Amino acid sequence: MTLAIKVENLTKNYGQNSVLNDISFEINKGEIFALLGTNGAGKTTTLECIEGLKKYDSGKIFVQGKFGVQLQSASLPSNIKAIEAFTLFSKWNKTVVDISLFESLGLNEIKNKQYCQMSTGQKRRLHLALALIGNPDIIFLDEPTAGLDVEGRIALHEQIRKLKSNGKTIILSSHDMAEVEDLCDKIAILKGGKFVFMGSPSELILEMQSEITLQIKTTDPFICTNFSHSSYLKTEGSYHYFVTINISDALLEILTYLKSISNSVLDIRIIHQSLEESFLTIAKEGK
Ligand SMILES: Nc1ncnc2c1ncn2[C@@H]1O[C@H](COP(=O)(O)OP(=O)(O)OP(=O)(O)O)[C@@H](O)[C@H]1O
Repeated sequence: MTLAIKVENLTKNYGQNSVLNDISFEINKGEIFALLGTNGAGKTTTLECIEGLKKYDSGKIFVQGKFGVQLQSASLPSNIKAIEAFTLFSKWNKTVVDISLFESLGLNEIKNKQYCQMSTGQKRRLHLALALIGNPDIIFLDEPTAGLDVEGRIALHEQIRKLKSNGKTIILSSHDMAEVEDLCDKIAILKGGKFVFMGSPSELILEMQSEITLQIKTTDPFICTNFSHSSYLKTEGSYHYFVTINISDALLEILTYLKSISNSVLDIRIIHQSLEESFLTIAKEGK
């Protein structure tokens, strides 16, 4: 594994407000890494320290390769045309205007459209094109698909996957857990200036598997109570819900009871926490 980014003991305070408190992490080349956290957790600050846009109080940051940064919306003049922005940024980057990159993101059809007339999806595609000028090794994306419709989201995800398959390293911040689950190899969750989780999306789900919901459908209604291995949650129609930390013991106990009262089971579902629920549990409440 080749390292693309290494952050060691990064600390950043805004006056008395300690935003990043001695955080360390590594991102490998070719990885899609998501930085998560609730509003104000310090995601942008972390990214801006790595990008060299913000000074930090202590720590070390190592970046291997050239990087491109996706701009925030409203960061371009409202009357600039797509092709003008692309040409201007290419000149700033001292690189030739790569029209094939412009075309590959479907921007040719809007090349003469002014920025203020573009849809959110068109703006995002333009921002991605600007970030990719000069063929960077590491790409920073800030909520890349926020505000996009399903089609726009799928198209942009495809572009991001293509970048990964070309060996690019991608760091993104997102509030969309479906997107994170779909795209990312590794996620880090910031809370109170520290990481409260670092690992793959499936490791997060696994880590938060302490509580599992059992959904049991029966032929006849029955009076639900707490069992010794599960707690009764609710009943909706013929579905009864129990919460447990031990699936096998809880199921054995409930099924034995149902058999004893001659109530038949029609369906059983084991419901794990989604990534979104796991994220909320860890980012808001802590483990
Ligand atoms: N220039 C600044 N001066 C003082 N405080 C700041 C400054 N920039 C950010 N902060 C504070 O630092 C904290 C972290 O902000 P940051 O923008 O990094 O969070 P974030 O995780 O990116 O949030 P969001 O999801 O809302 O974009 C917040 O409490 C914010 O108010």
